Amino acid sequence: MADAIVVEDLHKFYKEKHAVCGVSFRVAKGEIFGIVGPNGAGKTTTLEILEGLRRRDRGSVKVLGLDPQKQARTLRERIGIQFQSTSIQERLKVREALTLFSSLYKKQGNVDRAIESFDLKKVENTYFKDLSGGWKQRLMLALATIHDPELIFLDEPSTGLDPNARREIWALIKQLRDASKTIVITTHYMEEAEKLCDRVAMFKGGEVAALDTPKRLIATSMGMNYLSFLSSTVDRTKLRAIHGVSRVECEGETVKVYCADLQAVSLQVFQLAQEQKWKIDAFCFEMGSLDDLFVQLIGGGEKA
Ligand SMILES: Nc1ncnc2c1ncn2[C@@H]1O[C@H](COP(=O)(O)OP(=O)(O)OP(=O)(O)O)[C@@H](O)[C@H]1O
Repeated sequence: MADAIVVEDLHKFYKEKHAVCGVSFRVAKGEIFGIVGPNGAGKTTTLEILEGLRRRDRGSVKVLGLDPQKQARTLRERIGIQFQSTSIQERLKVREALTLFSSLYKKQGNVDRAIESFDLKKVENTYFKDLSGGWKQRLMLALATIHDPELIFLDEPSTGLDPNARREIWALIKQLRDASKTIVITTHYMEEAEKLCDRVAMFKGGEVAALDTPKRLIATSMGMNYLSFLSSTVDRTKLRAIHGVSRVECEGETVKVYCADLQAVSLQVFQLAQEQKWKIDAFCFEMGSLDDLFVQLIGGGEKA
């Protein structure tokens, strides 16, 4: 599949501050690509450079085959940017906001289609200020996509929403992906990245610390997966000595053996149990979550 975005060795300085330090990644057409990371990791700066809103200092960036720095106007017609809800006038009605935004593009948007796709009919004559958080975010998505863009940038689309409204927004984002749109999304919610994104880049201190599908990130990260079983007879020191085991936790009868290679380590645990005559029950494999990986990778937060 062709790439919608190609970023190579991107750098950005704010005076002395090296905010983006040699970032490279590609986003395939039609995927939902997540960017996560702690505050100050360089996510917004990178996004703004891709959107043509900020100049880069070094590196190359192609978005839909265009250079956002030199071809920002052409690019603007083909990308959708979700702005913060604070940028909408309070006394604008939903339909009015859609009509206003659709007039900003050469290719005029279809307001009726947007109202239908985002299920906004029952609030079309409601003032923006009277909408709940979920409806506001729904409208912000509709506004970002009113001109039927190929690529959509969403900055924390579900922040502050309750779990139900968040799931509704996820469904709408998936609907956009199913309509062959490419979506780049920043989020602080690991569950969102895990459930929604095809691939995730974890930013740390202006660099990409990890990039892969959520499943592979979890599966290949060292020491996050574990074997769990019940036993009152195991010797923790002997378990810890098994090659490939990074940590052993015992709480009551529950034993957790952390390791990267679940298959190899479980074989050794069974052999040891046989030799030592340990009784073990309820044996199972447990995978870590993206949340665990985030804490493990990001740990220290912003680079000084
Ligand atoms: N206009 C600016 N002038 C000076 N420094 C800036 C500017 N914008 C961002 N920075 C600094 O650059 C670094 C990266 O900021 P950026 O906003 O890109 O991070 P972020 O990952 O988006 O953070 P957050 O999750 O808080 O939005 C931070 O140290 C920030 O303080």
